[in-house]
Amino acid sequence: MNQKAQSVLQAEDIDKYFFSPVKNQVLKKVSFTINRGEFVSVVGKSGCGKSTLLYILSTMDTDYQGKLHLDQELITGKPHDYLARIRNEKIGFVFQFHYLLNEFSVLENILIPGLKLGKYSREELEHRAMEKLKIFEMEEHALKKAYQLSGGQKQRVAIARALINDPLLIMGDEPTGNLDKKNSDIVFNKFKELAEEFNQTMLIVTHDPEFAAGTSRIIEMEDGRVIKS
Ligand SMILES: Nc1ncnc2c1ncn2[C@@H]1O[C@H](COP(=O)(O)OP(=O)(O)OP(=O)(O)O)[C@@H](O)[C@H]1O
Repeated sequence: MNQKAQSVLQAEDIDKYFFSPVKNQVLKKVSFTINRGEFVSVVGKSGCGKSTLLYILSTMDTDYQGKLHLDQELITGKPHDYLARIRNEKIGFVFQFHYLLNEFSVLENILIPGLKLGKYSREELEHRAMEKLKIFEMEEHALKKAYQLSGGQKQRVAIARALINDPLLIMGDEPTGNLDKKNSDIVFNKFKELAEEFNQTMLIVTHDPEFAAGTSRIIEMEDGRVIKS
């Protein structure tokens, strides 16, 4: 397979401006390609543009200049409903806060993105959800309500939820940012396992140098630019 055939995400000369309170260019000609199976971290000082970039790469912010390809398809300029559909289908998200629905069971939480996409039956989704929970050693907690879990367990469930539709790409914004060292290590090791055993492509913004050092590639940003990738 050649380089192009493996490309999952390609950013080409991405510029982003904010106009309030004053005109401010926060991304400057950001370009890189993420290939299938890469476990990539994005690092840089607070305010350098990491979250802004992730928001664009995840197709949620369409107000930018440059070009974005997802799964080798040019997605820049596509309508919002189309982007919402391919986002559900191709991208799994893990955030700093787990955003689980506390009154719902672990299993129900994981099913939600699958039911939303509508590609699999409920029965098939339940089977898949249990498989994902197994990866995270959480299967015996499937029927607990989310509020009954510890912080680290919740984050493991949030990653399992991101996997329910077998996404092409997992994107994370500080997925260990709210965890203590012990739970950060557990969550990091799960990401590592996804990379090594399942060849899962991942792009994770992190402030944690130890997390970044364990990824297969580091993209370093400074003042809106990629200075190392
Ligand atoms: N909605 C907005 N309007 C105006 N400026 C914004 C907006 N969102 C972010 N910015 C500015 O864009 C720059 C980049 O912010 P961004 O949140 O992407 O940085 P970051 O690297 O993710 O920071 P952190 O590590 O602290 O999360 C900052 O100067 C920020 O103040």
